[in-house]
Amino acid sequence: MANEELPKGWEKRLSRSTGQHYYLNIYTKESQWDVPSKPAQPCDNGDGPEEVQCSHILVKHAGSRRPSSWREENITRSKEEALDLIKSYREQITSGKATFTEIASKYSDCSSAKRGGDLGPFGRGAMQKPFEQAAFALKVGEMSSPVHTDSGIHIIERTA
Ligand SMILES: O=C(N[C@H](Cc1nc2ccccc2[nH]1)C(=O)O)c1cc2ccccc2s1
Repeated sequence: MANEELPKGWEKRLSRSTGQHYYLNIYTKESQWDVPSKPAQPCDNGDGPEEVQCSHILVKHAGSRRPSSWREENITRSKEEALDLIKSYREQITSGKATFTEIASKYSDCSSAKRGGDLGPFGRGAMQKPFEQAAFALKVGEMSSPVHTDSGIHIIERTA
């Protein structure tokens, strides 16, 4: 079976030691003797996903790295007030009073508010560590508890 006939993500290789053909998953670099019957999954090796996609709601406070946003030029609320706010937003979402996108669009202090809070897909190393850890621990569709970073306090929803 030539390479072009193989399911996506596999390559046919020749074993020098046995002279037999084997099949290499080009994503995980795992090999097998049997002819693959379905496309290779670019899946991780059990260490979780390579990338996630998330939306978030950010409430900044006076101690934020950049205490300014599209909503408020000079953010003076305390960290405690920011936490109360983010908890109230989370409650509005869990009770069905508002959607995540509505709250992010109206209240998030991140410029991603213009995209309903969507940050797009990202891998490890792209975001501040507390945010990354929380995001990669979520299942698709799950929403985090409040997450503190140097930017402020976030609620994260994993969308993919
Ligand atoms: O760092 C950003 N915005 C900062 C606030 C902020 N700090 C964050 C820390 C972790 C994840 C998202 C975060 N957003 C700002 O506006 O002061 C980003 C905005 C956007 C917009 C679209 C896609 C990615 C990003 S990351």
